[in-house]
Amino acid sequence: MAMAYLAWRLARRSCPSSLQVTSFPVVQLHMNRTAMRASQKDFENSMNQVKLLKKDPGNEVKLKLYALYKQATEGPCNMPKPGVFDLINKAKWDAWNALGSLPKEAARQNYVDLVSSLSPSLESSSQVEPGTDRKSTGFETLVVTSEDGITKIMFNRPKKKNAINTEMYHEIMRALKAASKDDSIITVLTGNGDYYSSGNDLTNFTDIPPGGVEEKAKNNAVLLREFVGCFIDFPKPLIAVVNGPAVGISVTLLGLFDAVYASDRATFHTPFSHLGQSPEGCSSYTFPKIMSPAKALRISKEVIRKREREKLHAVNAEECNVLQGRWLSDECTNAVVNFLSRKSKL
Ligand SMILES: CCCCC/C=C/CC(=O)SCCNC(=O)CCNC(=O)[C@H](O)C(C)(C)COP(=O)(O)OP(=O)(O)OC[C@H]1O[C@@H](n2cnc3c(N)ncnc32)[C@H](O)[C@@H]1OP(=O)(O)O
Repeated sequence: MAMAYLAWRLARRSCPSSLQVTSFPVVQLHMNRTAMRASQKDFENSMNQVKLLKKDPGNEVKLKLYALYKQATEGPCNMPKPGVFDLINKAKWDAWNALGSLPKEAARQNYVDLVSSLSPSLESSSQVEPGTDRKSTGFETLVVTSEDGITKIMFNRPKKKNAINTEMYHEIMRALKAASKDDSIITVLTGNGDYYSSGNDLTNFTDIPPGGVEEKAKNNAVLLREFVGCFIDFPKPLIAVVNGPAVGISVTLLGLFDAVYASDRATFHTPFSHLGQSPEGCSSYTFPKIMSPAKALRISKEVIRKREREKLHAVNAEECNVLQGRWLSDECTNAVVNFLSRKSKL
């Protein structure tokens, strides 16, 4: 959440065009936590995490943790130096004293970084169980939390690279609708695990209803149109924190966001032709147009979006019509079958 908050603060200050690295306003965000300030809450969470460590991290690390904790809470070493035979206290004193005049905030950050490096699984589990965050339940494919005026919608199918299946399309729409009415100021979308999202779950094409593939294509087009419509109409500033690779619809949608922050692990891939498909998510309109400035307070967003809304809905409808045909094409069918039978990847 600290990352999302930083993203929002950066977006509010300014969004220099020199930082925009693709056609939509992406800001390269290095996720190395040393670049950020750990809050008191992050620090407290890390202290709790230390207690949960399953493996003894060893004396060297324990001394480092001790020293950083003392520095973060009391400042530079203020204890008299223990005698040489008081081995344990002498080792502790040495470790603390070695931090010199390191500021408390830096010590706090280093403590948090050290704890998260001890067990990567702690980091991800703390994302999914954010402690005191207000957490919405009732989602199978998302983790939705609200804290400090920010609602965070996190894609949560990490084993499937956060591919968006039918259930997830519906849950994202539901989460967006709730976020538009809750007391948060901004909404952040991000992914759990190594991927932001691998895009449409290609198994969405396999569950054929009694009406056959035509009915399936039509149903998908209706769902897609409604889904993209929710992004067009979303009233509050919408921020993407792209934590890893993004594919297909998870990329094309970004043109409807107000700011996109990319970690150094993020990549963007739109395999339209590889899959025998055509653009969606209004990208045929937003990508060439290049998004206007990323600063988007709610009121100015309304003014900007008012002029665009009708056009965007028309683009969305047209894209869905064309796609409905593409999904029945040999190219698309073969691409999906190839992926599902593991003959091809991106
Ligand atoms: C309502 C319908 C609307 C449709 C709107 C249209 C949208 C357009 C698009 O979004 S097009 C983009 C579609 N996505 C892709 O083509 C990506 C396909 N996936 C891959 O190429 C690879 O999985 C990868 C490059 C993303 C990751 O490769 P890696 O080798 O690192 O990992 P695995 O392939 O082993 O993946 C792990 C498991 O996740 C499953 N998976 C990943 N992505 C998808 C996906 N998009 N659809 C379905 N399943 C996906 C993968 O099958 C593995 O599952 P398994 O462990 O059970 O084998």
